[in-house]
This record gives sequence, structure tokens and C-alpha cells, in this order.
Amino acid sequence: MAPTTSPLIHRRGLMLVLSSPSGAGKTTIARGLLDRDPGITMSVSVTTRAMRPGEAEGLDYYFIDQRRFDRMAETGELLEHARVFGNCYGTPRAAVENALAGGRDVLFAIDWQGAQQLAQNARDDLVSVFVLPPTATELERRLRDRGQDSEEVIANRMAKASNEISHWPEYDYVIVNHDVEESIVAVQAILSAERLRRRRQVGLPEFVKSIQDAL
Ligand SMILES: Nc1ncnc2c1ncn2[C@@H]1O[C@H](COP(=O)(O)OP(=O)(O)OP(=O)(O)O)[C@@H](O)[C@H]1O
Ligand SMILES: Nc1nc2c(ncn2[C@@H]2O[C@H](COP(=O)(O)O)[C@@H](O)[C@H]2O)c(=O)[nH]1
Repeated sequence: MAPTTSPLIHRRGLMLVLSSPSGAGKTTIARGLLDRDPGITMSVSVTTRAMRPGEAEGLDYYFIDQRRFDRMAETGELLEHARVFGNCYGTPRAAVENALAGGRDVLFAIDWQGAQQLAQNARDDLVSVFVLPPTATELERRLRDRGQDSEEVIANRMAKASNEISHWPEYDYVIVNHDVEESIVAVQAILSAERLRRRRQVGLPEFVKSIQDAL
């Protein structure tokens, strides 16, 4: 593929946030994107929720107790944090800042509260995507088929889905996750375009001037 920028231009990293009601498929889309795009890295959150079967420490989450979570929140170690479905979740600040400083993009699968906090602190670096399920029935089917939560947990997540969905107008992009492959391609397209935004191309004015000077 032809290069779309010059070696004189380097890119400022961006934060790509996926939010959705629980079970709509943001983690599945995020994994697909990570497999295909070496330029983006996943932000691994801390949570006080219990580990599910099949989850791994440091890969899906860092599983910590409430005391440690409260301490991280108090000392500013979290870029954002929120209580979701009765548990605490947060984004460790250092990993994100190191990745962005190294010119890498960072991917987040977090709720609307976290997305709002990132927008307050770093709107220019944020690209937000809201993922909708095709129908309410399909959302419940996906939660149930995932086979990792009790009926009580599923009922609680379904009860809160409408509130999560009510935040869709706050996002830059909205996709309906009918098909995983199509959704991954849609998010890849968003990422490609956002990487080319003028403000993210550091050195662009100098590059343009060098061309103009030579004309
Ligand atoms: N387009 C799709 N079609 C069918 N099944 C899907 C689709 N996208 C995701 N799924 C399935 O739906 C289930 C929920 O997906 P996933 O865990 O990615 O949701 P999530 O939004 O990240 O949920 P949570 O917020 O609880 O972490 C998984 O079993 C996943 O394989
Ligand atoms: N504000 C944040 N929300 C987060 C973070 N990590 C995950 N989440 C949200 O929690 C729910 C539930 O996740 P689950 O793994 O228990 O299914 C999920 O839908 C995310 O929106 C975070 O760091 N900050």
C-alpha cells in the first residue's frame, strides 16, 4: 500500500474508546482490531470484579481488591475510574501515557462514565465509538451465550443496558454490531481516517512549508 504520510511527519498517538451495553461485542471487536493492527495497544484495566473462567491476570484485567483500587484512585494512578454493575473499574495511567509518548495508539473498552472522563481531560486525543447491538433480544442472547455470568448478573446488565445506550449521542461514531467482521472493518476505517487528522500529524506545517519553499 502507498504511504499516506512523509518520513518528516510523525504522528501523535490517539485514544480509541469503544463503549456499549454489556454484551454488545466491544471486547470481541477490540480483540479483532488488536490482531490486525500492530500500531494500537490495549489498555488493560484494573477491576475489583472476580475473575471469570478463562480470564487471565494482566491480559483481560488486573484483578485487585477494593483497598488497592481506592488507593490507586486517591493517588492519581488511574486516568479514569467508575463503578459499573456494582464493581470498580479503572484505567492505569502510566501504561497509557507511556504508549502515547511512544507514538502508539491506545484502545479502551470502557463505559460511558470513563469515556466522559477521558473527554474532559484529553478531548483532542480521543476518538470514541459507541457499539449498539442489533436488537435487545440479540443483546440478551449474546450475554447468555457467552456463558460466563449468572442469570442474576445477566438480568442486572440487561436492566442497565438502556441507561448505557442513552449515552450514544456523546460519541463520535456509532456502529451497529450485526457481524463481527464488518464491525472490525468499520472500526479499522475510523482509525485510519482519524490517524490522518491534521492535528495528529506532527511536523505537517514544516513539511508543507518545505514543499512551498522548493516551488
Ligand atoms: N456480531 C456478533 N454476532 C454474534 N455474536 C457476537 C457478535 N459480537 C460479539 N458476539 C458475542 O457476544 C458475546 C459478548 O461479546 P463481548 O464479550 O465482546 O461483549 P462486551 O460488549 O465486551 O461485553 P462486556 O461489556 O460485558 O465486557 C460474546 O460471546 C461474543 O462472542
Ligand atoms: N469506566 C470504566 N469502565 C470499564 C473499565 N473496564 C471495563 N469497563 C466497563 O465495565 C463493564 C463490565 O465489564 P465486564 O468485564 O465485567 O463485563 C464493561 O461493559 C465496560 O464498559 C474501565 O477501566 N473503566
